[in-house]
Amino acid sequence: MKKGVLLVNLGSPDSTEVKDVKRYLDQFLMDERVIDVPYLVRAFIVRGIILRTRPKKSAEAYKRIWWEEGSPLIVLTERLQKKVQQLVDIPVSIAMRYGNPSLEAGMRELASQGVTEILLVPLYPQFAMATTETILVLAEKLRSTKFPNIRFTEIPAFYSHPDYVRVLSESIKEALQEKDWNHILFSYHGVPERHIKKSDITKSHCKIDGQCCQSSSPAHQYCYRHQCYETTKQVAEYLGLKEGTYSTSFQSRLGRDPWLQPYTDQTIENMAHQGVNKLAVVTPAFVSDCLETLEEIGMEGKDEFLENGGSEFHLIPCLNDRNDWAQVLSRWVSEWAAEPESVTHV
Ligand SMILES: C=CC1=C(C)c2cc3[nH]c(cc4nc(cc5[nH]c(cc1n2)c(C)c5CCC(=O)O)C(CCC(=O)O)=C4C)c(C)c3C=C
Ligand SMILES: [Fe+2]
Ligand SMILES: [Fe+2]
Repeated sequence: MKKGVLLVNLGSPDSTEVKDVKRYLDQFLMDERVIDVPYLVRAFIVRGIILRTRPKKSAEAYKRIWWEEGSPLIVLTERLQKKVQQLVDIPVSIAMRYGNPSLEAGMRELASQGVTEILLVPLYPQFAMATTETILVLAEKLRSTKFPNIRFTEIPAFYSHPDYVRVLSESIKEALQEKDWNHILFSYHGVPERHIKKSDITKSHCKIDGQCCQSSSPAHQYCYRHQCYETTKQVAEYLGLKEGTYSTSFQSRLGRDPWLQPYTDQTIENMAHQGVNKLAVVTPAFVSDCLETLEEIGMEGKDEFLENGGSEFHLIPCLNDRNDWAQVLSRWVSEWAAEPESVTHV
């Protein structure tokens, strides 16, 4: 049995052309774990409403952050793969849940090297139905239909893993070393509140009332909200941040349903009005910089803050291909590779 690793990220359009952005958004938003309504309703919302105007707007946003080598998210995932590959002695490939390289292509690349046991690493620190779960479901579908000889082990959400908390905290410390700041905002990608309730395995824990996530519950294994607050709490402890100098918010909402609150855009504006004049923002739901960090926070969020009276705005980079992050991933991989027999979780 030969082992290999698949690092899986969200994905980006193939280019900033409107037609490529449209194809990518169609695949992304037609996922039943992203817009979780019945197929015909979803097709009406996505193809009848969102895709009529959004691709053009999103393509403009992508143009503002695109690199010569391509999408930052993909380039950064490739760089991370190369570093991890140098540190472990089993094959490491990457795949994207949407767009290219596809999950199928990533599995095929490993299978072509004789790999029969794959460590799936969804590159999301916090579990969500719209991210981790959709990767695991598609991977299993591909396995059962196209790669029946392959077995999977999945890396669980690492939102509170001490190695992850350490590298994230050190990255924040480094980014703010020479900077003047008086508040750190931990801005996580949002999800509709409904998603949190759907992922509640106890069916009764989650109240979205701000309190349920503080108490202990088996529901938290799959509670995105709890896991986000826990990441903030542990990083704040590691860095010794004083109460009141940091907070948590949720960005990138889409549509009219209630999403997790407080919303980042409103929080940034309120902070500027309330006299936080030097704001640092960290985005721990993303391990690679992407549209949502570079454009939504680094450009739009910054403009909003400065226009409303703020004086300094610092976007803290994601972990990207930091050496300490590549080392942590390669340690997790090596520990798994050394196990005599792996357990199939998927
Ligand atoms: C219903 C819509 C969406 C849910 C739910 C959602 C959850 C979610 N997304 C990420 C990570 C990323 N999302 C990115 C872009 C993006 N997200 C949505 C919608 C939902 N996301 C859209 C429509 C887009 C596309 C861009 C746009 O048109 O605004 C990205 C960036 C990709 C890139 O190419 O750079 C990431 C990363 C998480 C972590 C998450 C739930 C926890
Ligand atoms: Fe998203
Ligand atoms: Fe909760």
